Amino acid sequence: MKQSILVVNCGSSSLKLALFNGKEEKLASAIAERLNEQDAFARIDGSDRPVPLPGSATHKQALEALVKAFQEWELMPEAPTAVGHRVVHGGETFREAVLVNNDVVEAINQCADLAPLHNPVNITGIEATRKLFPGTPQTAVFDTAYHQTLEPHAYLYALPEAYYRDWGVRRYGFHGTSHHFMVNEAARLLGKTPATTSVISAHLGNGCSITAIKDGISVDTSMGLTPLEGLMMGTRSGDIDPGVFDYLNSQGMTLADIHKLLNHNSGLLGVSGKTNDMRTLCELADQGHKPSAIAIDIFCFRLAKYVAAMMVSLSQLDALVFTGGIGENSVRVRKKTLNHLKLFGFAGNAELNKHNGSHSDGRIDAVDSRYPVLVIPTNEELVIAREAGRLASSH
Ligand SMILES: Nc1ncnc2c1ncn2[C@@H]1O[C@H](COP(=O)(O)OP(=O)(O)O)[C@@H](O)[C@H]1O
Ligand SMILES: CC(=O)OP(=O)(O)O
Ligand SMILES: [Mg+2]
Repeated sequence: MKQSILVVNCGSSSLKLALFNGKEEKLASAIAERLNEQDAFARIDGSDRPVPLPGSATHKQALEALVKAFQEWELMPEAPTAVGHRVVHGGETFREAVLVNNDVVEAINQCADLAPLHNPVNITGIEATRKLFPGTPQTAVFDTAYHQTLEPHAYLYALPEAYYRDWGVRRYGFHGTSHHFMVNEAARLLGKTPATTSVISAHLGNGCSITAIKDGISVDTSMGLTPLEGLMMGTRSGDIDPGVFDYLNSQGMTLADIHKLLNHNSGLLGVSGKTNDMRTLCELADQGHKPSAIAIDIFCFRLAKYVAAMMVSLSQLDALVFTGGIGENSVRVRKKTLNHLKLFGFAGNAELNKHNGSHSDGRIDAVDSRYPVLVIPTNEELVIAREAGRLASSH
């Protein structure tokens, strides 16, 4: 039977689908956005025609509509041979991808308190796909799994131990699928093996995180208990004085107000007052919009501080790696960030940077840079498809 692997990524308000064949070629992809809102919208990539959705479509309805469209457009004539799901929080339960069964769903549910925006919709995606394709093996791939190698000094917060023991308050880290892919790709580009490669991996998408990887293993990462900690992001504040909770509360804001502020109305969007889209921000800054320029400055300054912080976990550095929509495409962000890191010996090559490293095997460092600097496109969907294919064939 021909292999076809469906990858399902349920985000807090979006749903992304991708279909791969057994040769790791992407056959189709689709996205549904603004789910649970009146203007929910879905389309198959490469087509302008919207896929019809019921009003205020849920994740389940969007999944059903997109699968039906894949079938009607003959992109997926038969049931897939495997399904892979991105699951955001695996707590300490999952150190690697697993085949889904009822116990796994229950364990993912147990982690839902730690990721209330993500895990419940991840389960919805799993349940809906199990109904649509009852005979197909399903795999869960966790954002947190790759970071389970962190040691206590890196994952414990400076809190009384009971908070970790009783309630699981610790650093978990996210985007593990992408960071793991980065060290494998960096090793390949540098002609090394992953097990002897150490990199600092900056995943800069809408969510942003940075990871120190020593000899192929995650040893420190910027996101924490939740995906709010660390770098400045599209709409998330990243690190902030925890005293802000008391202070804003004393000004009349509720916990829910503060949650919304820090998760949805901060970061690039909050500072610029305009958008969370880095491309638009760069255009606005060029037109003289000061708050947009400041948003970019804060983003790069904080990113550089975190690159420096990640160095303390490493004994050698084979490359600093940029990935994610911003990391892969923003010449300005990479340039500004590297400029802050001169004292550490990082130096970019303007010409290579301008082409996103695409003419130079990803390299954008100057000849006198102490460390290589790489731009590597991430491919979380492909990694999820690989894991799903591997586990389904062992099924
Ligand atoms: N050419 C570009 N220049 C600057 N930023 C870009 C460019 N292309 C994409 N981006 C930025 O990448 C970000 C989205 O990253 P992406 O990895 O696609 O997000 P997600 O985390 O949702 O998958 C947005 O801020 C977008 O503006
Ligand atoms: C965990 C996380 O931040 O995910 P995303 O980048 O998809 O928002
Ligand atoms: Mg992405």
